[in-house]
Amino acid sequence: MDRRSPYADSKEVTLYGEFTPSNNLKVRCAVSLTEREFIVQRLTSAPARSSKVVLSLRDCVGCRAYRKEDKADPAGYFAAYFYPLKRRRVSSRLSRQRVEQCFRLSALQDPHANLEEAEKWARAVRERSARQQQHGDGVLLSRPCRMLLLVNPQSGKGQALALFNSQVKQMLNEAGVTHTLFITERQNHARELVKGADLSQWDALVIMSGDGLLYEVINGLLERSDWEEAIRTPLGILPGGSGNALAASVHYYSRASPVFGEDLLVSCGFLLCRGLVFPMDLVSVRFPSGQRLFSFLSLAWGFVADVDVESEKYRHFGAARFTIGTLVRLACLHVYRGKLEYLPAAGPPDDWVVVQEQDFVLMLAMYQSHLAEDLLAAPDSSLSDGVIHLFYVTAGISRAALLRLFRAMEKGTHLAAPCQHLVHAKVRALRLEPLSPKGIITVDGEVVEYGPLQAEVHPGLARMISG
Ligand SMILES: Nc1ncnc2c1ncn2[C@@H]1O[C@H](COP(=O)(O)OP(=O)(O)OP(=O)(O)O)[C@@H](O)[C@H]1O
Repeated sequence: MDRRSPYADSKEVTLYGEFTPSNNLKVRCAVSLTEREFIVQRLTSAPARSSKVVLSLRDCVGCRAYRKEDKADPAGYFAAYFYPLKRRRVSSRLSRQRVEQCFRLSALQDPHANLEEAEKWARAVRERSARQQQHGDGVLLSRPCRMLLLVNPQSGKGQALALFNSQVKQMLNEAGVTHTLFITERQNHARELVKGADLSQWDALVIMSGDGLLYEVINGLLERSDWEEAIRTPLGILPGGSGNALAASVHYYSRASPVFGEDLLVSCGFLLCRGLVFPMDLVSVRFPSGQRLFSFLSLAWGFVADVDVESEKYRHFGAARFTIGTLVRLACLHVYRGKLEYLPAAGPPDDWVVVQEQDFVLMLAMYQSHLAEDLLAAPDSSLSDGVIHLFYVTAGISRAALLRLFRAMEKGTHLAAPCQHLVHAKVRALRLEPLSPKGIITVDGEVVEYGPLQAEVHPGLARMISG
């Protein structure tokens, strides 16, 4: 490299050029690339700090080189796409917002040489950005990358497809991800598809819906004869439902501050484009009938399961459906008799703890952090820690105390507040025997057969694109 950036620390700069921004041909910019940053400095006589833009390559989803269709233009162009965390004017929350940097390279007479130079820049940005994304035991999806995107158009408020088109599609193109869109038409449509599909066509299966569609996909994969291989297909999640618990968990693991709604969608889209794949725990749930199913999120009996199912009718309120459902259920609080046993995560293999038969308000087993977008039920959970966070609340808790518990869960502080009726244990397996004749049990928010069951964690059985 013969020219050096006069603005960035020249020791760190690995590529330097002076180009015209494609949206303002009257200006020249010094563009410097370090291992971690993309730095743009307007070349003016004004003090150097005034017009400097520094973007982290960790926030970059892609970079491409191209020529304009107008063959009379000999220039090559490169465009880099960033989604840094920024504060919105109307909100103090940090959320990812799109920044595009596009430059025109026309130093040479030969259009091919200009394009080659632009390609050199695009490659350099992509390679450094990939190195910056890597962390922990995550494995980056190879590029170019092909994804199957399963969208449930009925999920949430019925806007999943419109949200995909407005918020995610462009980002995928910028990241060099090609996708096949599959719009589900009915229950079990996605399950049947993944059960019979040639999975080698895709590098990842992505679900844009609530958690129910992912539950179908995971169980479909595990019903295949080649399930051991099939369940290793990287999965991705984009929030399109009203609960979006796994999407909120994946965002939480990226250590970003909480976001909701479309900001959560953009964050999950960004993580999807980044394409870092991690192992994810699954839990098998067995019933006396012989039925076995797999769960990635939660197992609930009592209050939480009742709210989940009964709040279906408030679906048009979006995420607020759970708040409304909680208040309605609190007004007529039920208790359920049952027996519970569990195997502590840290104990010897057969040392089951037996909880005395009694009346419960709820039993909730969580294996990811969030129960809904705004309910941080297991703050120290991670994608594959091999731990089931078992919570139960015994009868006798007042309505006010139960409400306080769920309010504290919004911030994940419910375990810090003393409550004699709440028990939390980290376990590997559990047995539940409901003794009340009627009740609801849900797995990942879906209703399953009511009766005794046994659940057991399978550490890192699936793989998930995560933060
Ligand atoms: N086109 C469709 N019409 C009706 N139901 C569908 C369709 N596609 C999928 N389903 C089913 O809808 C159910 C609910 O899906 P999902 O949980 O993903 O969305 P949601 O209920 O809106 O989200 P949340 O659980 O966050 O409220 C799943 O069992 C799924 O099989």
